[in-house]
Amino acid sequence: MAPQPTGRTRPTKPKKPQRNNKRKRDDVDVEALESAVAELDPKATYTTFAELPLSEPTREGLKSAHFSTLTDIQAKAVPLALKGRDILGAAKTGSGKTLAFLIPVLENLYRAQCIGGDAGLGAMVISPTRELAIQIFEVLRTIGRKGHIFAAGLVIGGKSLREEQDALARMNIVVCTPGRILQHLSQTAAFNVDNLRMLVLDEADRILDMGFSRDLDAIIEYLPTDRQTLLFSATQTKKVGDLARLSLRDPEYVSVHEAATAATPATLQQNYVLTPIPEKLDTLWSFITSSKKSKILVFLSSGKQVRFVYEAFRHMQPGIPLLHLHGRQKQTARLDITDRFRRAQHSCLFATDVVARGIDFPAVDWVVQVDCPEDADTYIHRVGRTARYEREGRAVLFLDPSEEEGMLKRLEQKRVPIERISVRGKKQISVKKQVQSMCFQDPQLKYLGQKAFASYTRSLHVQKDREVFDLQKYDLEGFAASLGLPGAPRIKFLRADAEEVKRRKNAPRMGPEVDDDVSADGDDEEGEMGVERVKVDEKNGVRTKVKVDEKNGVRTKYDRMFERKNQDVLAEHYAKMVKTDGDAGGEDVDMSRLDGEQAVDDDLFDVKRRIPAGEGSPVPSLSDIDDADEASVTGDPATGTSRTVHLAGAKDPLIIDSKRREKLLKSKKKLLKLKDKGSRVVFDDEGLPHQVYEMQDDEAFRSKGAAEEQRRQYVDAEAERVREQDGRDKVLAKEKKREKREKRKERERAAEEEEEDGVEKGEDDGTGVGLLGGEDAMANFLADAQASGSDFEEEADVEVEEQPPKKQKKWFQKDVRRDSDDEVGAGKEIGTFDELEAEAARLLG
Ligand SMILES: Nc1ncnc2c1ncn2[C@@H]1O[C@H](COP(=O)(O)OP(=O)(O)OP(=O)(O)O)[C@@H](O)[C@H]1O
Repeated sequence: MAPQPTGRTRPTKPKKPQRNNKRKRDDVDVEALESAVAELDPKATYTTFAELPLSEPTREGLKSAHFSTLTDIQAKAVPLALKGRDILGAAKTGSGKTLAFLIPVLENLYRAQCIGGDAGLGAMVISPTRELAIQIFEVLRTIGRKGHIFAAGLVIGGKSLREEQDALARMNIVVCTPGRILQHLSQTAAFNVDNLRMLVLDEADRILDMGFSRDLDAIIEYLPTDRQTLLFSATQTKKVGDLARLSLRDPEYVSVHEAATAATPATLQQNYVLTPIPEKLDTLWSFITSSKKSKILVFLSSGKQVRFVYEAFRHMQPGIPLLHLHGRQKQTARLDITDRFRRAQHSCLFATDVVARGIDFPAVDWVVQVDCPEDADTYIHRVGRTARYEREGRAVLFLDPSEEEGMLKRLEQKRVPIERISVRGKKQISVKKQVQSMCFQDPQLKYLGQKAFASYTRSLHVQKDREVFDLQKYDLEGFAASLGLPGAPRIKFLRADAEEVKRRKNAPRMGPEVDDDVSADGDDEEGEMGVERVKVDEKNGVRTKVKVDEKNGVRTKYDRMFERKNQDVLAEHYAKMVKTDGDAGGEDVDMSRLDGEQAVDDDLFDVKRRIPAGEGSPVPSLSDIDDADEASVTGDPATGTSRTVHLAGAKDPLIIDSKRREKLLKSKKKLLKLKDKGSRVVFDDEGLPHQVYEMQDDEAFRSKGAAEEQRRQYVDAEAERVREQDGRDKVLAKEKKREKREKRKERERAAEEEEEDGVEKGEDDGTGVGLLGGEDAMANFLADAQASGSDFEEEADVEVEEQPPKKQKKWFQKDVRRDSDDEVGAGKEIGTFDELEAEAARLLG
């Protein structure tokens, strides 16, 4: 087939004959290739790329990237895909699935001469994450750089929509994420997918699952049904529903691990350590500090966990470069970090599942899963970041005792071989005290700790697999302490199970009866602990809400208010720390900065704090108060107790125990609210003041009606006034809430725009959209490819470089529990593969 005219003219004449020559050569190529592919036997065994009918540019590209031998999945899938078959490809992590679909993409489009702007989009490759899309695009550039002239692009967001729109109209191959491509399909008029020949889903099971299903279904609506579809994943399934959704035509299921004994690479050694969640950080720290000469990838369940652990460990300087990566970072930062980790020889990257799938970091020694993965598939993908393409690797999973049984069952079902080990006693270092002290001194860190606690707890709460994750069984209080927190932040869903909530709701209807049934911790604060009941005063029939507590009996709201003891801070151990610090250094600890931090934006928190005074504490001195002449202060700032300010004109003393109150005290306007409104007085003949009623004579009083009636009228009028004011307050509160919400949204919008701007201004590394081919674009592509080529080769060298096996640190020992019955192996520590092999050989006799 003749190449499609591109509609663009070259600026210089001499190049024209060359292009014509090339086209003629391509015509010949294409015909020969077509017949070779027609004759190809997809069931035959192929071992090298040379045996396959591939175009010259692809051959050259593969050669320049040092790919010569086919991996199993490539040997099985490429011939079928070249022949136009739909494929469901399943192969272990790191087994070369990317080339298994990219080679057919290049080849099938080449043979169809789907080149240039007029040909339209020929292939769409969808990846679940931006990082993976970028990686796929890089591989495409690598093998396509030697003579292919397709226009290929990356559409993953992070660039302005307009810029992507212009490029999309000319693309032949697009690598994209589902959300962004859908946006273009619905908004970019010039984006024509009518000629689409191939659709590829990498990590197909992920793209087909709940999170992406709606986007995917919408995308499919736009695409022609007459196309070839390739689905690949290490955890591929054959769900009939999915096949129907994608209109696969008689798909070939290509699995290279269905018959294998394990679903994970044979070169991967997998272990788990039982570590209750309060010990996790200790175990992780011990592990990292004893593996400083390694490349370690640590998985945590949320970005907040990642940030906290990174910040805490960074301060403690473990002696190995630390990096962190999560989805909330800016795209440029994410790219920079993945790139740094890629290049690092020794480094530890704390990450969320954003890099759990598909990412090909070279030479990772260890994958450590600090937080249990949500399912066995996630486990398989996470550990797959090591032991890639015939390399060795090790993976350690931290399991809370409550997770052990359930998770092991899940892993067994998926054929994941895993053995228990335990940390060697003398290697286990506790960092609890350091973390606590750091959190104490650094409010930012403490804040991160709170967020980490909440997000981790939430992640447990939302887990579907209750056999593995049972929230009730975790030591959350201990976990909070390990994060340096004074106590577990109160989290709404932890407060009570559904039953309790229901009971609480019904409680007022139960009348005056006092129920003993209260939750264990009657600590404080309405709502969360103890049960609210309505108490009816027998004399006047007034109903008051009271809280019932086992220890303290019936308490009113006001009782509770005055009983509160530093609920912000102080679990006992924290109080001790305050004391110790003070004693040692002779200085009070500055807690005042904590106040702002404590205004946790996460609605999960129910943390209301009181700040002990100290240097810079919120307890004001008289000089701090504008109205000093109208106020007197009692209480001792040095001891850190809250102080009381007696305002002239105010009925009740004002207890200063928070920054908010301190602020209030500095504002004259607000203070006015606290003062009594004043009352009208009348003066007698001698000029002495009296209340109005004192000056009324008996007769005048009686003329207004019976005393009781007057009292009732007065009470009614006041009640009405209060009701009206209450209504106004509610409206005001609603209004303020709305304003706050809008401001927050505004901020988020601004942040997003800023991010986009950053990329538009060229802060991006240039991978946002990259045109590879077409007429003029071809020159760009070649230049780009050459520029990136050197980098790639460096990386490729790293991949293939023969490295002397690193001596693995003996951070752990074989699990004593399992070995205790085994006389031969008892007590012997196995730290390296060599030792493991030697031990196995010895056992076998
Ligand atoms: N034929 C080959 N010869 C040599 N190396 C290869 C070959 N094919 C792939 N590789 C290398 O193997 C590594 C893993 O490949 P790839 O990322 O495609 O694996 P994958 O199966 O997609 O893994 P995952 O399931 O984790 O996504 C890469 O570094 C790649 O360069």
